[in-house]
Amino acid sequence: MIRVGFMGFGQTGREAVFPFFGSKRVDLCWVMKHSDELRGLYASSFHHLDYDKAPIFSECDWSEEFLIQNPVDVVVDFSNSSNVCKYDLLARHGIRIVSAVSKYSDEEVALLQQLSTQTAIIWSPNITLGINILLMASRFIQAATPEADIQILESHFKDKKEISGTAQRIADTLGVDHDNIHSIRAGGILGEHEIIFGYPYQTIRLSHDTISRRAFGRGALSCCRWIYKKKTGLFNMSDMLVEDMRDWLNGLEIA
Ligand SMILES: NC(=O)C1=CN([C@@H]2O[C@H](COP(=O)(O)OP(=O)(O)OC[C@H]3O[C@@H](n4cnc5c(N)ncnc54)[C@H](O)[C@@H]3O)[C@@H](O)[C@H]2O)C=CC1
Ligand SMILES: O=C(O)C1=N[C@H](C(=O)O)C[C@H](O)C1
Repeated sequence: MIRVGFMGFGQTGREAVFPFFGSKRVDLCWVMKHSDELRGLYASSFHHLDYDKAPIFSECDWSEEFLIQNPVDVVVDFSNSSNVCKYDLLARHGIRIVSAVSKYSDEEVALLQQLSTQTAIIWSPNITLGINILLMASRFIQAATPEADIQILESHFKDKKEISGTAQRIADTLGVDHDNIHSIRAGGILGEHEIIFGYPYQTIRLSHDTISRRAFGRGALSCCRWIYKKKTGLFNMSDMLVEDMRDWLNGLEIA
């Protein structure tokens, strides 16, 4: 079993833990929350499961001693970028890191790079499998039709302040100016992204909708299984998908 610790138990973390409870290969050992309001409860109790699993700790419990008493192989992070200050301790213990934090500053990315010489880190501003497959498909369309006008549309819940990290990653991957990102903030939209490829007489649209925050947990679970096998390095989900696809292609029987 791969032992996993989980940081960040806000609106996303609470839902993202759910797929971990059904896993046969991954054991969710604990959840770390910023405040101590839920300390002593179990993450499983938020999903009406009939067992107690993944005790909730608070940041005041965090220390090297805590990691020794509650050992894990991988830590998943759904908190915020400031939490990167904890990664040094994780790296020193060889604990792999799955970061779902949407946006890091340049300095924080440099820190991730530096720590990735000691442990393996996978960082994805959108950890759904769907959006990462969409990203690969968009590269194919761009390579086939480099003349396309590309616009990126992202819609999220009213309170999301920053521009979608996913949209920025799409723009950077396709070499598109960030001015071509258009943001909508309305009600409780969980996360919708669309890439529009415009041509003189036609349009291609690639879109992805998150219909449950559990989709983020499903992707994070796949990342845990993959990053556990790596020793060092900073990866993204394309690295994971390309490697998986290569294995799949190698396994195909050629008639
Ligand atoms: N990569 C992805 O696919 C996704 C990424 N996100 C990102 O995940 C993060 C969390 O999003 P939400 O849950 O919507 O926000 P939120 O504000 O509801 O939750 C964040 C939680 O992290 C906690 N937190 C803050 N600092 C912490 C620390 N040092 N240690 C432990 N917990 C800490 C906060 O108290 C809060 O409960 C954001 O960066 C968001 O952009 C959200 C959805 C998907
Ligand atoms: O804050 C969120 O919720 C989300 N953030 C990510 C982003 O900024 O791209 C990913 C997802 O769409 C949800």
